[in-house]
Amino acid sequence: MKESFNNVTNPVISFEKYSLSVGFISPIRDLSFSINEGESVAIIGPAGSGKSMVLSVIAQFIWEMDNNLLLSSFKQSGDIKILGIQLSGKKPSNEILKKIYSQIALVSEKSAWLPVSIAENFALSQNLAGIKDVLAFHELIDTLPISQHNKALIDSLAELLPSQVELPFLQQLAIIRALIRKPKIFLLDDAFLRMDPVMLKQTENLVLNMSEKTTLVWATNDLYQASRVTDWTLFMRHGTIVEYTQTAQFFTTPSTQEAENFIAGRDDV
Ligand SMILES: Nc1ncnc2c1ncn2[C@@H]1O[C@H](COP(=O)(O)OP(=O)(O)OP(=O)(O)O)[C@@H](O)[C@H]1O
Repeated sequence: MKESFNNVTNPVISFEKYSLSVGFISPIRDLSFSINEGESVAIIGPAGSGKSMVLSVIAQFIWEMDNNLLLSSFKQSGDIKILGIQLSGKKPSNEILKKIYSQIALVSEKSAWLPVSIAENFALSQNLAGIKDVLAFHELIDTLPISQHNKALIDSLAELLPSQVELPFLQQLAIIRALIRKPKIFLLDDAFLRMDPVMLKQTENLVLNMSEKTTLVWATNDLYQASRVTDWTLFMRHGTIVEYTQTAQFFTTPSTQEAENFIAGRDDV
């Protein structure tokens, strides 16, 4: 969990009766919630409950899914406000999308890389983020709050192509690459795939240590992770919110039977 719990009410993400439908499917239904600046929130729920879709809406990546047949004709209703920008059902201007993309980072279970070396990917990412003093890969890694041993390990991957790096390391690199951009909102969608418990904790700590003011949203079904790193837990089912409570309370005394069943691994969620 983050060191200081943020009591200031300053929502950077708010959904008000927001729904998204694609033909007869409604991945998100009548969703109302808000997340304050600097908070760390888990979104959990059964497969297909809409966790990834919510993150795509927050990041406004839904407009980048144009080539995806299923999402080519989606409809939205209700209101969303992201970092003070009010969004309607229509596609925002390129200028607004650029503004949002520059302040939000999303790492999913399959991170995106260009077919050039890891070091070059990092340099390109800094260029795209408009960072003036682009640092070389080993200089960047040297600034990270991790052990010398880990720095050396990560540094040794610099000249490899992403396709040559094992998945857990690639995911760790994707998370570091996003953190370096200092996003205002950092979305992690099952981003820790196949990491062993040691690497998982190291990478979680890195995220927490480097995101003092960043708002963190973790879509995860790793309930231990959710209880370790978040202040609030939003439990979804069928595209809607079942429960949104403080994480400690959610895992000890959930207020719904559905949440209780989900935590206990009973299939009548
Ligand atoms: N590109 C798409 N076009 C249309 N519908 C989609 C698309 N991607 C997902 N969906 C639908 O949206 C709903 C929510 O899916 P989503 O991937 O957000 O769930 P999830 O909770 O993240 O699941 P998981 O835990 O398996 O990652 C599902 O019914 C899914 O079929």
